[in-house]
Amino acid sequence: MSHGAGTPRDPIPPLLLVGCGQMGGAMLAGWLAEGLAPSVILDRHRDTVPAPHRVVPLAADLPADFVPSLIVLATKPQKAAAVIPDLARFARHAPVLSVMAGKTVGGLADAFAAAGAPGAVVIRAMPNTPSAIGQGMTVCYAPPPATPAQRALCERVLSAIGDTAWVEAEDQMDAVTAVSGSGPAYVFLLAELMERAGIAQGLPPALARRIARRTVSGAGALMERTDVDAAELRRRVTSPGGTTQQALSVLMAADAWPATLDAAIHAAALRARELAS
Ligand SMILES: NC(=O)C1=CN([C@@H]2O[C@H](COP(=O)(O)OP(=O)(O)OC[C@H]3O[C@@H](n4cnc5c(N)ncnc54)[C@H](OP(=O)(O)O)[C@@H]3O)[C@@H](O)[C@H]2O)C=CC1
Ligand SMILES: O=C(O)[C@@H]1CCC=N1
Repeated sequence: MSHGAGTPRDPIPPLLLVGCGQMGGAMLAGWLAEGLAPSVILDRHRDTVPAPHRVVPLAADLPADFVPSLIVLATKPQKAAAVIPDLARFARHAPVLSVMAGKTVGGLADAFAAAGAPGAVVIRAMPNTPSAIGQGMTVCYAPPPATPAQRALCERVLSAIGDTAWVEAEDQMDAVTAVSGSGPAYVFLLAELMERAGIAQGLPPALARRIARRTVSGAGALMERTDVDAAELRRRVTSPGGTTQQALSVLMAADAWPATLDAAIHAAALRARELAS
């Protein structure tokens, strides 16, 4: 949805993307597919980007004449402090959209202030890697002094690569990180384990791999196209007295998936909190 920051057909405004690894690279792929205005990417490992975009390996090489609409900060949380001083001159004119796990708006604003950009506007977002194909899920948090126009700008940029949602309480970002930021890894693990179990049951490895992947992606696509609850979709597969019921009696035991997923997501959320400092 547009909030005055452009329509879906306008180019995505020029970005300074800082860090173009797994997540920054996924977002960049999504933005390139959707029409990105000439942008600059800072990453020491990325060799090329398609023209008219530019990539620089060192912050010292950032072009002095570049005026981004938005600075997307996508380094590891532990690497942010090192690069923020080089971004301060841009942050005096453009809001910073941090996708880093854990790092708080206040902490980042303080770091920019210490680097010479007092009043820098920091907005947080937690995307995930399906952003690369326009299927991302990004949750955002933008407290004052972020303006409605700056929120709309982030919405424009992030909705180009998937679904978006907003939270009003910053501590919810850690839970979001644990569910949807890390979540694709849980789903890929499921595919891995289904493949492995299929092989253990005697399937040829190539077939086990194919049916595991296709089952995960097909189930995801089916869920995407319906409002039916996941629990009901599960029940529709589960014939009374059949095979699925046998499997689910193992998986849904209180000490199996329900407890394991709770513990895993709790551990991830705790780690997000630790990464704040
Ligand atoms: N991976 C994911 O699925 C998700 C990640 N995130 C968040 O995204 C952020 C990035 O994660 P991810 O993409 O996995 O990390 P990566 O390490 O893959 O990417 C970060 C990239 O930035 C480069 N970089 C860092 N500092 C500089 C610098 N000063 N100059 C030039 N290049 C630099 C890194 O190089 P080098 O390694 O040499 O420092 C690396 O290539 C993290 O904060 C994470 O919390 C959020 C949601 C999902
Ligand atoms: O593992 C991490 O810390 C990052 C944040 C969410 C997904 N990857």
